[in-house]
Amino acid sequence: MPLFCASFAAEVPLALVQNRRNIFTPNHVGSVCCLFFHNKSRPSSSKPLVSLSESNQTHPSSTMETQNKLVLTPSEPEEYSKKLEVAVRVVQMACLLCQRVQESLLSKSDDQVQSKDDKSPVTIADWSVQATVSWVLSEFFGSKNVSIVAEEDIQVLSGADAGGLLEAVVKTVNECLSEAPRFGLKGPVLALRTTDVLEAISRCNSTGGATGRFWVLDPVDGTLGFVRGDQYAVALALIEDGEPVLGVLGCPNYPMKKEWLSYQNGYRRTISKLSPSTSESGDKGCVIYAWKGSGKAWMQPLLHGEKKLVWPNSARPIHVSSIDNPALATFCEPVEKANSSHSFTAGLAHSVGLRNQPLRVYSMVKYAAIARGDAEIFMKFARAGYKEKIWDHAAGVVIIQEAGGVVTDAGGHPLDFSKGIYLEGLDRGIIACAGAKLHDKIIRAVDASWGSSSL
Ligand SMILES: Nc1ncnc2c1ncn2[C@@H]1O[C@H](COP(=O)(O)OS(=O)(=O)O)[C@@H](OP(=O)(O)O)[C@H]1O
Ligand SMILES: [Mg+2]
Ligand SMILES: [Mg+2]
Ligand SMILES: [Mg+2]
Repeated sequence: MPLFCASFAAEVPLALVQNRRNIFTPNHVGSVCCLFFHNKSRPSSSKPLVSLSESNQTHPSSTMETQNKLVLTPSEPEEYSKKLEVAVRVVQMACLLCQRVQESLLSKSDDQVQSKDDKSPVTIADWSVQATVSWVLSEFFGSKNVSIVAEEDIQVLSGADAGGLLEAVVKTVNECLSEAPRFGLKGPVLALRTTDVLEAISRCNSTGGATGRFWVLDPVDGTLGFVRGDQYAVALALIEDGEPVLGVLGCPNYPMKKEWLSYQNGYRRTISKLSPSTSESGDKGCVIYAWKGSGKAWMQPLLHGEKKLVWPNSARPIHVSSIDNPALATFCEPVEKANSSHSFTAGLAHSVGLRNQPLRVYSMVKYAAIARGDAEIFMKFARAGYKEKIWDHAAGVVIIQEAGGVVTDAGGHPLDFSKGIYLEGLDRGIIACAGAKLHDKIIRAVDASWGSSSL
């Protein structure tokens, strides 16, 4: 029985435009910027609410090869639109990078997976994505203006025996950045040196906080899924005064149409079944994004394979499921028992009347599944003493909320992104639901069963 079975809204195609340098640049920004300026007084439409006009002006210090000038409503600063635009483009690039590294990991027998101090896995992809995103954001916005909280550091890479690993990261980063023009971004004039790459990774050393703006990056969320050839996500969010205001989730193995996802059979089988024969470039993955306050979230296909720039220019609105009957609802949770108590959620499921098998998926693809309406509930109850990190949740929270869902801790309070790198004060666990009715039921069930749990 397929676990994913809802249908999607019709695709919203947008045309490509050609600029004066003969580089195809996307006007997909239309599909992005609509997120900021959704206005209840506007006529309702499934199309992104933005108009574009061509201009000869290019941001003088920008790395973005665009000559599309956005026509924005006066209420929002134009810099917000640029942030989301750059974020979506760089996440697209990062997803391609990850796909290549994952293929290589799966096809080679040599061990390319490293262990960090806490024994968690890390790969060339984690460091390479962090370096790439850091470099692009710094180039585009100016390194002085960019503050990034991210998962990885250079500790392992700086080890005496890490020369080969570091070389592989530098090569992977340069390969990825050389494709920047396909995504409407400028890459470096000269290939990055080892020191540049290390610098880009280490620059992501912000510790967050309650004031100002900072980016939050999980370069590969669900690294375990990644190394197993399964689901993972590239997650980038912008936090402003302690609240996530922008979220982008790149899901390279989560197809636009979930009917193509045969989860029980293992993802590798799905890839090999689909990849040679598919015609749509976005068949294998998707990128989902949202902007706080827009009341909308969007999904576009993942680009891959083509030599020349073929920007998808299609974004479709996504929305949470309308199912509020527990008997029809599906809940998702981490794959590993070590990351979330399966026995506690099984008890909750029973008491609330959930009948479907849990959907166990690696990474923030779980948040994507709720936002797309593929499942109704996400629950995570980590062991006592584990502190959730902001990069594991920030992008997913804003996307689910804008797609119409609810995300809180088990006490019903919003997740607090203002206290540094951890979700300090988190009450017991995380509960995300398609709607308030299901959410209330779960919260009440947690209260009723917490005392007798061993958590
Ligand atoms: N002990 C423990 N408890 C709870 N959570 C933990 C724990 N250890 C790690 N992590 C974080 O979980 C992130 C992966 O979450 P997933 O939902 O993908 O988990 S699972 O692999 O599906 O079980 C994972 O993110 P990545 O490191 O980016 O993969 C970690 O940040
Ligand atoms: Mg990790
Ligand atoms: Mg993570
Ligand atoms: Mg990670």
